[in-house]
Amino acid sequence: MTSDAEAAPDAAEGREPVLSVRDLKKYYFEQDSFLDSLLRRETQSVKAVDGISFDIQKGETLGLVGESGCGKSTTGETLLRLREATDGAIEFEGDDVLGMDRDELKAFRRRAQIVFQDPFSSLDPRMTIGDILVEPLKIHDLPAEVPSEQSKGEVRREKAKDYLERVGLSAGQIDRYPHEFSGGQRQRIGIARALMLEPEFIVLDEPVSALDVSVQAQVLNLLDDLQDEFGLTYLFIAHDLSVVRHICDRVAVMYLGNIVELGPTDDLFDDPKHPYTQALLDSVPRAAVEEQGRRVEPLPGDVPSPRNPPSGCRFRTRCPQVIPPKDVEIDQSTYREVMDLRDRIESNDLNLDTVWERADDENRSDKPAFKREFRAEFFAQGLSGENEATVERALDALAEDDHDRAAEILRERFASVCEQVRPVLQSGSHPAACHLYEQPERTEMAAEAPADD
Ligand SMILES: Nc1ncnc2c1ncn2[C@@H]1O[C@H](COP(=O)(O)OP(=O)(O)OP(=O)(O)O)[C@@H](O)[C@H]1O
Repeated sequence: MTSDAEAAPDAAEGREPVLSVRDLKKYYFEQDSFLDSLLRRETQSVKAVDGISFDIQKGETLGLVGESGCGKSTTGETLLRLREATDGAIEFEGDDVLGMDRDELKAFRRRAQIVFQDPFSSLDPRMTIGDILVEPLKIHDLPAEVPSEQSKGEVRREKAKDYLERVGLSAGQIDRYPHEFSGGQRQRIGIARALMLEPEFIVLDEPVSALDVSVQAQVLNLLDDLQDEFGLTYLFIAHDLSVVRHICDRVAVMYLGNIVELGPTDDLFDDPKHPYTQALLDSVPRAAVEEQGRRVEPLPGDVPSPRNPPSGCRFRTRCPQVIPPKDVEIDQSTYREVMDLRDRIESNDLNLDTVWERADDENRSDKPAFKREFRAEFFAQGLSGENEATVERALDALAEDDHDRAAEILRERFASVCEQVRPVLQSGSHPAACHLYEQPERTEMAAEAPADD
């Protein structure tokens, strides 16, 4: 199966990557039930992350954005080995993260931390803020040495007070409990906890999504300041593009387990290449007066299931720019209707009973009536010539209840490169994994193979 580029897209020049990710996969395998084995059903996996590659440079903030369920949190957690990867490679400052043993992993966890989205559930309500901040130091038995006049406990508590102040709270709040703080303050505590081990790299998993808009900006500014102060590198996960614009140097856009576009933040906002990025940007409210009346077009359809993702480009089932074969002239909305029909035939999601009912023909012999009703249901005006003749033949097959032949007839004429070949991210500073842009030759050769789990 093809996957995102083996060589990751170029990051900022002249800087060493802190983190390198190559062809990373994380599949969740669901428990086989007794019924599954009785019926000899194959175990189905959820392909939450399915072959992603990128680098993060020292001191950089890389944004990772996409709709809910596209695999952002799984990526962040797999990078830190809070979840075990299914395949791929992760290097942190040259060390092989996936090959680390227990001790190496413990040392790695000092250097790479995570801040979670929900400041309400990520802090233990029974612990004081001081205990919460000191806990990571206890786990790692830090500091290794203390001045003779002080105990380890005192040194840890001093550090906790110091870090409370660094995140904009006061040292005097150290003996309070989480419920005594607002959402924004709790997130500051979560950030202080992540900083206590003096990490180099932090995964920020939707760190401001649960906060009021007015508080979001303050926490984002804090994260920016702390990055400068401590020389931190961030992976900033968000579903909201407007949040990443101001904090990220580069942005990776994720859809259904793949990275579909990656580029410097301004380039990506000013010149989005992938139709999915364009659609995401269209759904962001704009401040500019001339844009306020703009019609926001929501993306059609739901995100397909990661258990059975579409072949080829995963966005093709919702894409407004699917590419027809070279010799087929068809407008995009009609092409979408034809493709949707075939998808429904192939996924056994077509109930012909209702069409025959509408045709008012219990004997199922009045084909012209069936086809008339079918067209009224599925197609606006727009078919002509050979396209029309092909659909007519496919409907004839459907009227005979021959779904396979109907799908085959449609596939022969209308199959798109978007469903046959999975596009990959090329190298370069702003690549998009989309057939609208040049794809490497080897990709064209590597037609989508059946799922290999
Ligand atoms: N433990 C799990 N077992 C099975 N499937 C899971 C598990 N955790 C996540 N998934 C599935 O993996 C896919 C990716 O989930 P993930 O939480 O990484 O996405 P996300 O982009 O972070 O979404 P959100 O913004 O909603 O958190 C989803 O389809 C989700 O249902």
